[in-house]
Amino acid sequence: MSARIRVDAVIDTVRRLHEQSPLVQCITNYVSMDLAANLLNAAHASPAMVHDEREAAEMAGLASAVVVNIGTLSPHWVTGMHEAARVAAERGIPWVLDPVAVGATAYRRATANDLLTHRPTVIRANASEIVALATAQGAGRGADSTHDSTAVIDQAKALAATTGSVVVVSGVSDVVTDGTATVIVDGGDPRMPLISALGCGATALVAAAAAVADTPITGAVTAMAMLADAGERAGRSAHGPGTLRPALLDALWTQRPEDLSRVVLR
Ligand SMILES: Nc1ncnc2c1ncn2[C@@H]1O[C@H](COP(=O)(O)OP(=O)(O)OP(=O)(O)O)[C@@H](O)[C@H]1O
Ligand SMILES: Cc1ncsc1CCO
Ligand SMILES: [Mg+2]
Repeated sequence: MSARIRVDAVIDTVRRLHEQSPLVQCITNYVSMDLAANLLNAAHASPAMVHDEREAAEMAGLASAVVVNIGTLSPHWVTGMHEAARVAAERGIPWVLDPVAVGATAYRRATANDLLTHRPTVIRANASEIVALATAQGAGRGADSTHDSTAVIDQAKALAATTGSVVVVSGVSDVVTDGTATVIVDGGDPRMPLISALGCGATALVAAAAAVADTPITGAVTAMAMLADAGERAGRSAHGPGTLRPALLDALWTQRPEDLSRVVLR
């Protein structure tokens, strides 16, 4: 795919997102719930933060995409995660795994590995999390953890190859790969990582875009490009992470599909 075609596909995916307003079920952590729901609304999608084991599967039967984020884990939530991921996989709708701090504890490692059996459509994480997950999957080269997304492209590609998922590594530049094709999305604002759970919000946007895109990789690139463009525009008026957060929501809401032609894809 040439960069030109990719940009056209991205613009088309944003247009579909605005027209179709996909319902995105989010099983996501307490920190992220408010921001993820509002980012989805600002992107013209529709959020449903439904995680309980008694209703997670039923909700996944209604949704257009599912997010499973392990940020604030507990056993009942994990049951709901498995139920929702199973139903999403059965229905052939995209589901996106966010393995928050997967390298930190044994419980997180075990939960993330168990969830991989449902074959996530996309895995969205930061560089350290991708290295931890790739190593646990036997796809990494060791424990040489780094926080630079572009330095872990090999691990991201290997993880995509072993899981069959599209892998998104967020950072200064976002890396998106299906193991064969790799796209790098530049842009954003250096204060974005200071907004807690913005990465979790990015995961929710990836799910929304994947629900309407022709392919999961196009959906993932589109969501990261939307955030890169909105973050850059929001950054012009922001004084710090506090004012960047609402400015980012406004920038997403006012974003037109053709604005995505400004985003640099490599
Ligand atoms: N230095 C930077 N410059 C520009 N954009 C950035 C920078 N760092 C992160 N971003 C953007 O911020 C968003 C969140 O990515 P980040 O890597 O911080 O996620 P994360 O570590 O999973 O966050 P969290 O766990 O708090 O949800 C992404 O859209 C990413 O492109
Ligand atoms: C800070 C934090 N702790 C658990 S989840 C979360 C949100 C960022 O991933
Ligand atoms: Mg994260």
